Order: sequence, then C-alpha cells, then structure tokens
Amino acid sequence: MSAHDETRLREQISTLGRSLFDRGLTMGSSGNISVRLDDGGWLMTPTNACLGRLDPARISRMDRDGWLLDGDKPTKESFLHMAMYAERPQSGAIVHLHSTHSVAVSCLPEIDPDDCIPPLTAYYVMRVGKLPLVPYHLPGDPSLGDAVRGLAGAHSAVLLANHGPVVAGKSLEAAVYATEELEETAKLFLLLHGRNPRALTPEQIAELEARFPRD
Ligand SMILES: O=C(CO)COP(=O)(O)O
Ligand SMILES: [Zn+2]
Repeated sequence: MSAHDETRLREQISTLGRSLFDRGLTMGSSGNISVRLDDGGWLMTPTNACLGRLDPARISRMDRDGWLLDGDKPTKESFLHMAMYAERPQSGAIVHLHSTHSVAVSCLPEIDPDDCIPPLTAYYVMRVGKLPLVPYHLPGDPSLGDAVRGLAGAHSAVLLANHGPVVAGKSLEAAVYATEELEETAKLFLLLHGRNPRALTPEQIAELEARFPRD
C-alpha cells in the first residue's frame, strides 16, 4: 500500500468518525474504528480519543502481531478488533460505537441472544443479518476477544451486552453503513415494542440474501 493510500485511509477514518460523532452515534471518547492494511497490520483510533476530533497523523498504526509502529496508544479494544479480523479475512474495517438504541437493546433481558433484533426491514437483512449477543465483559478485557472469536466467523456484527455494537465490513464505508443500519433498526425495534410488528418472512430473507449477499 502506497503512502498516499495510507494517508487517504487516515483521512477517511477521521472524516467518517466525525460524521458518526456529529450525528450523535457515539458520545464522548466512546467508540473506535480500525482498518486493515495490505501488509496485514492495521490503522486503529487511539484510546480515549473523541471520534469527532481525530488527528489523522496520530491514528495508531500496528503491525500484524498487534505491535504499535507509530501514532498514539491504540484503542483498548484493539484485541477485540484483531479477534474479529482473524475470523473474517474478507473484512477490511471494523466500527464499534455506543450508539444509544443499539446499547438500549443490548440491555434488554428478554432479547434472543442468538439474534437480538428481528429482521424488520430489507436493509437490515442486507447490511447486518443475524446479530448475536456477547455476554457482558469489562471494556478492554482480553476475554472479550475470545468471546467474539466464536461468533465472528458466521456474523459480521455482534452486540456486546450492556455496551454496544461491533460491526465489520469489506471497506470502512461498508462497516459504517452497516453500523448506521443497525442503529436505525434498533430504534425501530424499540419504537415498535408491544405492537407486534410484522418481520420479514424466511422466504423474503432468502430472496434478499440471494440478491444482495453480505460480505
Ligand atoms: O468504546 C470504548 C471502549 O469499549 C472506547 O475505548 P477506547 O477509547 O480505548 O477506544
Ligand atoms: Zn465501547
């Protein structure tokens, strides 16, 4: 990857981070973003950084073993991102947010831990699919990586209990789109609570998956 490409990726992380933050999709210094590099390493947002005010030059660059090569100290969830990448060679980027409605769903006692949000809309099926719940762990706890490893091969998105979503995509743009779709569908799910909404049928889901395969 050329220096120009890496510069472009650093700018894209900062631009999309600001867009997510400015729309209230994560608060304070919560959330983190990573992108896989051609050499097997990653760019990751620094720990305790506000996604709305990232400095492209200070984004952490790590090698394929997770050692910091330059930039600020990486997110405390770096091993969570790396565990997900290890299971998903097709994924080029990961977004983790504390987006309000998704976090709200992650706190509900009655959700199905194998599939937290029903298939309410076509775009949710196209961008997210089945969303498993990962049991609660401390933020930054290395055991979170192990918990995600078993699920990430079959799922591009997981929901951390009482915490928030972690979403992988082929590109950073794809991961951001999927995270936004997840948040909007979590909002719909909560809006429709108690109203017995009609979810898509297995046939409708199969048709979408055939026509618009996810990564
Ligand atoms: O969302 C977060 C932890 O889960 C934010 O942590 P970092 O500031 O270390 O990225
Ligand atoms: Zn978090």
